[in-house]
Amino acid sequence: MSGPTAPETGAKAPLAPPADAVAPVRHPDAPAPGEPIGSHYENCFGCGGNQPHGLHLSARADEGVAVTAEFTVRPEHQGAPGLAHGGLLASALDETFGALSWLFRAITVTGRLETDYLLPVPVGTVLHLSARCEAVHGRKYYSVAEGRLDGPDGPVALRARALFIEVKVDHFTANGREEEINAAMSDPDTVKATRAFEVNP
Ligand SMILES: CCCCC/C=C\C/C=C\C/C=C\C/C=C\CCCC(=O)SCCNC(=O)CCNC(=O)[C@H](O)C(C)(C)COP(=O)(O)OP(=O)(O)OC[C@H]1O[C@@H](n2cnc3c(N)ncnc32)[C@H](O)[C@@H]1OP(=O)(O)O
Repeated sequence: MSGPTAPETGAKAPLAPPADAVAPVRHPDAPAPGEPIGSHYENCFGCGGNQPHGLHLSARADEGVAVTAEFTVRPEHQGAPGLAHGGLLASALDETFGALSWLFRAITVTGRLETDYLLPVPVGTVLHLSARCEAVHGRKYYSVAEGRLDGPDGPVALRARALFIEVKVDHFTANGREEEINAAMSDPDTVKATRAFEVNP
């Protein structure tokens, strides 16, 4: 039996965009700055309204290729007594990065996510998140994010970098469990969200 294999680190780490990466382009149909970005899927742990223990994270478009988001840390999100679980905070960052998809209008999934935890995040905190796409290289989208306590200008508790990879809708239909796929495809909101991405020029 073999143990885990570590990802590359240091100078070889693929979270820095390659030299020939280009600046991301805000899609003409992207939500206006300040406009809410609705949930892409009602059962999503990050943003869905149908997940009692989910994050219920709500995101808004920002200027450029950027978003802001908030979520309230609840008792069911604890790792240590009274403090948010680290993996759950990574989920909140992941979801915030995912919301950038609506700005460049490509369906993207997390390829790699790196998080620095600078401050503990107590239960009851409203975490203020922001993410910005910095560069694109083919199907690869390179972005940065942070999470602040107490307000959009509060102390920085989290910093993150991510590489998201563009996929087609088939990524979900080919890999997801049939039960949920069929339910999602019969939900008009999901179909509408999916179509918005499929007409991406
Ligand atoms: C039917 C219902 C539909 C429902 C959907 C509805 C609407 C959709 C709408 C909106 C979506 C919006 C938001 C989603 C929001 C939030 C959710 C948060 C996001 C997530 O929570 S999402 C779940 C976690 N996520 C995964 O579940 C991914 C698992 N994974 C894979 O599925 C594959 O792994 C994949 C597809 C990533 C790549 O596979 P692939 O075969 O397509 O492509 P390939 O491997 O060739 O990679 C292409 C280039 O990326 C480089 N690359 C790849 N991976 C890398 C890594 N880790 N590090 C460094 N570089 C990497 C390669 O090196 C190559 O680079 P180069 O082009 O330079 O050679």
